[in-house]
Amino acid sequence: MTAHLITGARPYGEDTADILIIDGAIAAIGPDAAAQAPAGATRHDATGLVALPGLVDIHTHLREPGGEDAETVFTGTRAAAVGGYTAVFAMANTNPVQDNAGVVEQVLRLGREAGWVDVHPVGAVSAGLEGEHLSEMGAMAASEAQVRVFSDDGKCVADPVLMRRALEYVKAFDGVIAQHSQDPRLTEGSQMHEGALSAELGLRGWPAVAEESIIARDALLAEHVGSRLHVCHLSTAGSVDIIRWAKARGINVTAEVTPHHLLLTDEKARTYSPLYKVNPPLRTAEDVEALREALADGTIDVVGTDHAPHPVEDKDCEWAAGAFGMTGLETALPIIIATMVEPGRMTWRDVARVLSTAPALIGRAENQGQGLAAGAPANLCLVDPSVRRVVDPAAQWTRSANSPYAGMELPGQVIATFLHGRPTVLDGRPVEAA
Ligand SMILES: NC(=O)N[C@@H](CC(=O)O)C(=O)O
Ligand SMILES: [Zn+2]
Ligand SMILES: [Zn+2]
Repeated sequence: MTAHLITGARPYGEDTADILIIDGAIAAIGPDAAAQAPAGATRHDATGLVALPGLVDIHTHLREPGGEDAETVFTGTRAAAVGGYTAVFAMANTNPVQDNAGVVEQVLRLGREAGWVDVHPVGAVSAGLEGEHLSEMGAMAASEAQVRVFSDDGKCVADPVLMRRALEYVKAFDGVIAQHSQDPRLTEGSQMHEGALSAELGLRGWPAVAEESIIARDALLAEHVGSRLHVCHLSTAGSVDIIRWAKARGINVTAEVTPHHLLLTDEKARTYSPLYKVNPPLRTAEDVEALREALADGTIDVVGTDHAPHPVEDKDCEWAAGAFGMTGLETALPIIIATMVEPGRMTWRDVARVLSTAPALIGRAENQGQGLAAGAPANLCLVDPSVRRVVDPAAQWTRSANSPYAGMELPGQVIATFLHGRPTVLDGRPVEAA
């Protein structure tokens, strides 16, 4: 038997309680938990720390196989654990693509060997992400990886017939299509948000309508076939309006926002540094405000990091030549604290909902996102909300350095993470397996 007793923590930021973990499950939580602890229990003093259920990222790029210069399953999931995560959904745009049972089982196995978080491989919608024919969805769903989330992320499933077929197909196994909503014709050569600033900077624009038109189309397709749609990385006020309309109409749609779209604006493009180049692009202050409001009122269901590591040479160049994407696993919770908790727009319970419960439910990760209660799997993290730290990409655990927050002071530090009862992070540092 393995037992851990966490003392003096504040579950969901509320009243102080002790948490007793025995063999991978929460055995007791509350004022009486300590009294039930077996003699050999390892003790952790969590006075002043907020306890949250283990975070679940519905949108991570781990890059392996094929992109190991940027990240591996090991380094990416270690960064996730340091960020407070106990599960990640690993996007399919690897090389080879995660479009068949063999590749998703390989990623699953690498995740288990690494042991930092539960890895749920996402399956591609189309073979080779080419947007022409459906991937081996059924085989991936039936494989050991039990794939439930399918996405061509990085690319949009632009063909409405293919999108319709995909939505129909996943109904058989309760799957969901996670769409990267970007009309390819409206965004050919696009570099940044289309607006006054793109004209001033001479960078080709990525118009809001290229995102909004696809979201509207897909919501109607999901309604038509009675299937489940998840919209990745919402970035505009107009997208929020469409999601609000679709939900009011009873369409089975969920929406995601990234930490960077909640914090940064297109003004960062003035630097011409590709560190701020991302897909979809950083938008205006009005869009940021609409996204924060929608996350607070539940129109947006989840925060997904869209952690997108890139090797140095793909970012150390001029804007137009730079890759789209930014790292995010180790800064997601601090940004949610800064943008939503500290201004009083969300409680810690809301944080647990958007970063743990809701993403686990969307991805059908059955032993995650169950919250802090006796009997639940012991997936949790302990956060010190009083710490403020300056982001140093060189000190992060991801293999890549393309963080847009370098030098920025952010609140909150994850002190410890427990995965199925085993500490993966203690004193803010990953616990290497013996
Ligand atoms: N977000 C990005 O800018 N890049 C992602 C792809 C994606 O999420 O669309 C990547 O894989 O690098
Ligand atoms: Zn995307
Ligand atoms: Zn992505």
